[in-house]
Amino acid sequence: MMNPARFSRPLPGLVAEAARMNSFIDPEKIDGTVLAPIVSAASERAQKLPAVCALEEAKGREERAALFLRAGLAESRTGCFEAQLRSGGSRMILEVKAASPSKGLMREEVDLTDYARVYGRYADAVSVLTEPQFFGGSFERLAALRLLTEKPLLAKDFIVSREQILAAFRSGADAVLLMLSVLSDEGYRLLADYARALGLEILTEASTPEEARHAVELGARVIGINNRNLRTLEVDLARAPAIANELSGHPVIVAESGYRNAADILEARAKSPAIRAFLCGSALSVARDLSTGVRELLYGHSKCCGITRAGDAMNALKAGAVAIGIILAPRSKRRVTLEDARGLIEEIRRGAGAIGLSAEIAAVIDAAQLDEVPAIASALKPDVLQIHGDLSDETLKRLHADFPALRLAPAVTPEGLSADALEELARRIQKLIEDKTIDRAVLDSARLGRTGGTGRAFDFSLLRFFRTIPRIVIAGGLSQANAAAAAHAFGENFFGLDFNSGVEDAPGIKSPEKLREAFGAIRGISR
Ligand SMILES: O=P(O)(O)OC[C@@H](O)[C@@H](O)c1c[nH]c2ccccc12
Repeated sequence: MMNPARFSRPLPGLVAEAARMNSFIDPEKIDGTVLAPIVSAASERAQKLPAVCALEEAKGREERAALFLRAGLAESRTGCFEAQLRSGGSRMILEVKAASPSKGLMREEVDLTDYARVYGRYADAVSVLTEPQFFGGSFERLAALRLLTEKPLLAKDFIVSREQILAAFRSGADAVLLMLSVLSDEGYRLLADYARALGLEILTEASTPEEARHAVELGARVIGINNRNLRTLEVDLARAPAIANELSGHPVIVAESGYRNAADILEARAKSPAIRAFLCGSALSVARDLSTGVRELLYGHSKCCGITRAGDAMNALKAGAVAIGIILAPRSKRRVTLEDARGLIEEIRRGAGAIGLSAEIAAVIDAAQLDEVPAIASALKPDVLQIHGDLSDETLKRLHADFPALRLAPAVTPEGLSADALEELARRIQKLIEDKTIDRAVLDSARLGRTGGTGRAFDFSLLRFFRTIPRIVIAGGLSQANAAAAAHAFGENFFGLDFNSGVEDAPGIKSPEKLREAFGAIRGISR
């Protein structure tokens, strides 16, 4: 793997050499940038690929046809990449990326079955790095993934030759990346023509405002705007929205690089509604559990509470929840007894494992039940203990000391409090999170069991008191109708939403459609 330090030194003769070998490159664009060694290596590799000629193209078509046949897919799918990204809300191109020049090796082992299962459920399209030297990718990996997913596949490489496009084609790609930061105008046109002739779609990447405008002039239909400065490798998340807002026409705009969580994505969409899709790689490459990483990236650390049936929990996880809440508080309409909760949690854990989705289990209790915590902890072994009602800091500290394995999530009701009391409450929570006494806090619009289930929504103006605190879960009357507003109200500190009555047909009975719609709403997807 390449040492990033090598990029800072000029590499004498390298760019000139690359340009001599390859007429599609604009040497002036890449000179002195991190792209120089990468592009030069790509040119060299391209020379070793089968040369583009009638015979190789015929072989390529046969190989591609065989792949699609084995995958059980129709081959004529030109347009699927763009169509997916154009379909409204924040669309996600999720990437398979083992390494990068800025982060080094991120994933020792790339388990394609896991990627196919998770991306197959949540991605709108999948990007596969095929660059081997700096990004640890390969065309073989692309072809292997083709057999496992029907999602539109983007071959992500530093394409400087027709040979690479043919290789992407025979590996089953639907689209290829062409970078305006690398290619000359003439080079771009010739390569784009060749890709189109093979029925491949194109993601045209720009990393400066000039390149982005130029992409529009060149007639690019899908334009990626890179947040990464290719000279310094630095990421600035304000870059893509700013450039997107300047563009005319109706290309699909994909914001690329540096997105760490759902809040980053909400912020970008708020800055520029012109962005239709996001390309995310590294955040997922470093995620401990891919399925959790993806759900958190798309929907935040969100929970479905008041679960009484394992099947409902499965639907919630599929829709995008990472956490499942089981209510033990006696006053709740969705109360489950300790005995039933034990069986329910077992069933949920087993079912979630079977579909490859992990579930964080929260036991939800009332402050009056504190003496039951030892029994609950040993019978259910929940990951999180959510406690409604008034608790002193001392009580929370003692609980934390007594049950270090339980992540504590006190739920507080801000409604009816004075501004002073709200400020005080926010300060307390901030402090408790900072010193790790609690893992997060739940802001609930309704006292548990009393107004729960009425669908009464949160007074979002109250959220402003808590906006600067990380790890706040918003709860109370959330549904498809107000999920987006709740998430946006929290802005850059958005952590997660908690759905309960708003996704139900009856108390304790969740609706699969309402779950899907509510989670979709977080991404601005209405369907
Ligand atoms: O890993 P990140 O920061 O989420 O970024 C993904 C993607 O944007 C990045 O891999 C990328 C954008 N343009 C490229 C061109 C070549 C190789 C890689 C890239």
